[in-house]
This record gives sequence, structure tokens and C-alpha cells, in this order.
Amino acid sequence: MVKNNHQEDANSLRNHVKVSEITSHDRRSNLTPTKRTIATPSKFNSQIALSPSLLESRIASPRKHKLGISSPKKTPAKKRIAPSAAKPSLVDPDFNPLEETQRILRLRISQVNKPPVISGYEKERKQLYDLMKRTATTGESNSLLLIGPRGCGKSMLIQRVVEDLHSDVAVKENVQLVQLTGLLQTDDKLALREITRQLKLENTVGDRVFRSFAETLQFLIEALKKGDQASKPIVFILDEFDLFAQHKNQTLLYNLFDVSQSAQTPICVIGVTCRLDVVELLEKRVKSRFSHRQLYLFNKLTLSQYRDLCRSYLTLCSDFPDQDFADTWNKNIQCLLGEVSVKDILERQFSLTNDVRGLITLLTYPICQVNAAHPRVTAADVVTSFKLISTDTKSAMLHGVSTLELCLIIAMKHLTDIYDGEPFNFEMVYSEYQKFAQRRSGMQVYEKPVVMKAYEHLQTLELIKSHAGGGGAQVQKEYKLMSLLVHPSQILDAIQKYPGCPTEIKQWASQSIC
Ligand SMILES: Nc1ncnc2c1ncn2[C@@H]1O[C@H](COP(=O)(O)OP(=O)(O)OP(=O)(O)O)[C@@H](O)[C@H]1O
Repeated sequence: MVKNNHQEDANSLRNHVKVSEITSHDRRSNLTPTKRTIATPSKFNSQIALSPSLLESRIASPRKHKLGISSPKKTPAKKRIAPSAAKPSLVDPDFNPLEETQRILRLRISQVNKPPVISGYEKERKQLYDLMKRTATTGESNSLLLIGPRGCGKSMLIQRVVEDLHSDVAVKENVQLVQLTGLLQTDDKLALREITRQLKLENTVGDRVFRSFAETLQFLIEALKKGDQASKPIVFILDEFDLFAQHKNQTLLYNLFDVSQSAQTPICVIGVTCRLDVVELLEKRVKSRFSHRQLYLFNKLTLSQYRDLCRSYLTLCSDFPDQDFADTWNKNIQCLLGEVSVKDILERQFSLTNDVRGLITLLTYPICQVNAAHPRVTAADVVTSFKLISTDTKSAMLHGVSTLELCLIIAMKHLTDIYDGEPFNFEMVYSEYQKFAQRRSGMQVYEKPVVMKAYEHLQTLELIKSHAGGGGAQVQKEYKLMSLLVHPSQILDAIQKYPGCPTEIKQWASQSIC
């Protein structure tokens, strides 16, 4: 929800210059729409009518503008220019395109709900927009649940729709937005305090004492009445909606849905959750007041959409201040995404999960590597990043076990191969280990209790686990059925990297595995 400061500056400036009249509703003083007049461009400079973007670029780089408006103040050396705020011809000499690129890319991966482009969800976006707009413009009360798995883009979609609503001045002026999250507002008292804060009604409430939750909510809503006595619509967005259902008596939900059912105050309640059974969590009286409108989101990204998203995260926009730099950068990114290794990694990451969060995690390392000494993203960065995020913890754990434990793991694998995945017990593993150790004259053969200790350690490391139905506490530990939790490829991988692994063990492992 936090807007980019630069964009905000630019937007407020643009509004300042462009808009000669604005209408506003003063909600608390119950005023009818008023008119205000703001200076037109000609008041800034009578000779030249300035376009907003030109003016913005001047503000961003007052020392270098070419149209002769002098500024008494110097810009700080490190002042950055908002991407959309300047034209290439007016680039500040202090402007460092690489630093700006670094800033833009880092911002993209850190602003979770603001992807450069939204892939899909056009229909859902329109549906949500229409619903909220109807509340804002026609005063229609609504309630809806937005349901989808984690990371499918529910919050992103809501945020984009709210931005769309805010871009419509008539709607923006006419509606109040209240956003709550079940993770923070853990009870109804906290939720009410947050509602009061977001509606900026702390002073109106003052020291008043209310008898019930419903009375407080009604007072808050009444306080938002406009001059013409029509209530100002409120859109409530309840993130992690299922957690609100755990509040005592579900008072908040009951009251919100109750208001949304009554004809007097227009409110729109949107619950966001990843629980499919969320309606079942509602009490009967709450459920009966809910409209049962539900919108389901599923991540249906295809590989090509996934690649396009990756490109959009890495490329610079057409309004980047230094166009030559942006063109070169974008060409490099195009080449990078065409490289076989990068294509392969994107495919592998996609096959693991088509979640956009995974893509952002993959791009974080390469983006953070960009600096003056390393001025572009390389395929090697992407490869390293993939290695870092896909580190196999089980294999990593195998690198730390003792040679005896490694031998036992190989013996277990051998047994699993022989008995076609059937579970094994300690005696079987010990006998397999003994056969191997006795065959190799140079190998030290450990005593049975020592081997047992190593076996138990493997169980503690969760590399093996007792088999379900493999006997209870009455079965002797030597005969307890166990199964192996490591894949053959992980064993092979661990053996390749195991420091100073004896050749005999390597050979034994490859014999039993292949
Ligand atoms: N279709 C999409 N296009 C672009 N970006 C997407 C898309 N879907 C998800 N994302 C990105 O994935 C990330 C996770 O999305 P978001 O936080 O909205 O998920 P969520 O469904 O609200 O998850 P949670 O249930 O955990 O809150 C965000 O960075 C978002 O920008």
C-alpha cells in the first residue's frame, strides 16, 4: 500500500500543475463539495507553458535544466530521479544509471504486492473492481470472500484493484478503505481500535464509553455521514479472514455482515483467505448474513508467462531517464534469458513450483549482485542463486556423517534395492556391512555395539525412520523395521563430495546404486 516516494512526489506535482480545480468532500465538517483553485503553469512562468513531466525533471535536476529557470538551491549530489520524472535530454550529470537500476530492481523484488506486470486474473480483477465501485458510487452493500492458495496473488490483486479505484478521483473521494489483518488484529477490541485509527476518528470517539461492540461500530459509521446525510461507503478488507472467525463470538464479523445486510450504511466486506472451508468456520448467525459471494484464485501460470514475468522483473521501463543505458541493459537481459543455462534453470524452478514468490527468490541473488564492479546480471549469478536456493539439506547432512554411518547408509540402499523398497532392520544392515568390510582387507570392521550407536545416530538425524507397523515397543531394537529417507541420487551426490571418502566405499556405493 505504501507508494513509492518518488512517484508520490511526481504525482502530487503533476496534480498541482495540471489540475486547476479540484472538488473535495470534507467529511468531518459535513461540508458539501467545495472548489479550490490552484495555480496554473502560467503562474510559474509566464513565457513558457511547462508540461508536468518537464517540470518534474527540472525539480529533479534544477542545476541542469535548459529552459532558464534558475534555482537558488543546489540538489544534493546523490539525489535520484524518479523513473517517470525526466526526459533523457535533461539527465542530471550526477545521475548514475547503474545506481538507479539497482534501486529500481531491488524495489521490485522487495515490494511484494507490486509486480511490474500482473499475469492473468483480468476477469477476477474486473469482478472485484466492479463490486467495490458499486459500493462507492451507488452505495450498494456487498460482501465477498477471495479464496486461493498461498502466494497465488490474492493480496496483490486486492492492492491493484484499490489502486485502480484510487485512480478514479470520483471514487477515491467517495469511499473509505479499512484494511485489517487477522495476524495483527487478534481480537475484536484491537480490530475496533484499528478501524477507528484508519477512519481517522480517534478525536471524534474521544473518551466516549460504549456499551457494546455494535454500538461502537454504529457510532463510527454514523460519524462518517456526509453533509447530505448519506453515509460515506466503507470498504473493509480483512486479510487472513479465517483468523477473524476465531475471535470470541465472531462479533466483528457478525456486526460487519449485519451492517452489509441492512439498507442504511453502504459497506463492502472483502475477506481474503487461503482456507477453502472458511464458510464452515462461520457461526450460523454470521453465515446467514454473509452474501455467499466467493471468488477463487488459482495460480495458472504457464512456463512462457513465467519467463515473461522473469523478464519484466529484470528489464527497465521505457521511461527510464537514460534511454541508451536502458536499451543496452534490456538487450543484455534479453541475451541472458536466451542462454541455455538460464532457460534450463527457469524450467527447473517452474517445475518445482510455479509460485511467483519462488521466482522472486531466484532473482534476489542476481539482482543484489549488481554493482559498479559487476554492472550486469550474468548467467553465472542465476546458476549460483539456483544452487543456493535448491540446496538439498539431506545431502548436505550426509556430508557430515562418519565413514561408518556412510557405510550403513550404503548398506541400507543395497537392501532397499534387493528387497524392492521393503523395510529393513538393524541385523540385516549389520550383516550387509560385515560382508562388505570383510571383503576389503584394509577396512576396519567395527564391533556390533559401535555399529548400533551409528545406526541410532542416523535415526536421530532423520535419515532413517521406523516403519509404520514395524512393531511396537515390545520388538527388540535390532529387529525394528526401518525405512530409508534418502534418495539414491542424494547418496551418490553426497559420496562425490564427501571429503576423503575411501575408494572402496565409493565403488561399493556405485555398485549397489547403479
Ligand atoms: N499472476 C501474478 N502476476 C504477477 N505476480 C504475481 C502473480 N501472482 C502472484 N504474484 C506475486 O507473488 C507474490 C505473492 O503474492 P501475494 O502476496 O498476493 O499472495 P497471497 O495469495 O496474498 O499469499 P498469502 O495467502 O500468503 O497472503 C507477490 O510478490 C505477487 O506480486
